[in-house]
Amino acid sequence: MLKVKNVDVSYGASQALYDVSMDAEIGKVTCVLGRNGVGKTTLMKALSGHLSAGKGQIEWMGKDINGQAPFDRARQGIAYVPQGRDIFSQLTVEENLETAFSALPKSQRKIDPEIFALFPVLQKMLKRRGGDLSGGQQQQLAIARALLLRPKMLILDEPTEGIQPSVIKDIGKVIELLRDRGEMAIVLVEQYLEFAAELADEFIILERGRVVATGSGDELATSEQAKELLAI
Ligand SMILES: Nc1ncnc2c1ncn2[C@@H]1O[C@H](COP(=O)(O)OP(=O)(O)OP(=O)(O)O)[C@@H](O)[C@H]1O
Repeated sequence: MLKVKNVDVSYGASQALYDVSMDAEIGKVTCVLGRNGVGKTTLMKALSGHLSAGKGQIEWMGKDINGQAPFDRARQGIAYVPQGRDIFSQLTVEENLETAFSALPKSQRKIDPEIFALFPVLQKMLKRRGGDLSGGQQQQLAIARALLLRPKMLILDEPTEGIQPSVIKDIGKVIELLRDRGEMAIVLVEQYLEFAAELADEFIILERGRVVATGSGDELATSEQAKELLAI
């Protein structure tokens, strides 16, 4: 279980997060919502270890992990799919998947066929270069690579950004399936209220670096405050 407590994060002298708290539980989707530039990605980087919190605690499975490097957090089951996907365009799909192996013990360094059950398109495109895939396929590849780490927490930063509706639906189905298995916590950053409301068990909304609303997924769909804060 993730417990973020009263976290501040700054870029040099410029503070991006103020006193942010949130939880994420195994078997649940926790959505982080907010408009452009409110601090969603900054918060995800603080969870993944790409940024450190200047104040507050980030507890994972009862241990404060603030200050630990991304690689160490990956070994503790935290997988991060950054916004913009970050796949290697010159490597094939297969090679991209294999880049996850460096964080795995030798015995686990194989591509679980289950990955292709979740993302059949990747099996068809194994020998294609990452850069030749569509945006939606690249997003699926990035999620598949994260899943090879057998995460206990999967952090997805705006997986629907710039992606066609049919692939958004596919990604939504995979998120639901992963949640229902009850083996990982999913933290989902979103700007689209509809997509988030369908998937969220819990949500937080950020505004100018602060948490300004929290609640359950059911509340999100009908929340006037959420509509207002997301300017819908
Ligand atoms: N590397 C950086 N250096 C300095 N300031 C930054 C840096 N990255 C982000 N910021 C600032 O921190 C604030 C939060 O940005 P962040 O990217 O976390 O927002 P976001 O909610 O993820 O936005 P988006 O939806 O556009 O990705 C913004 O004011 C942004 O300008």
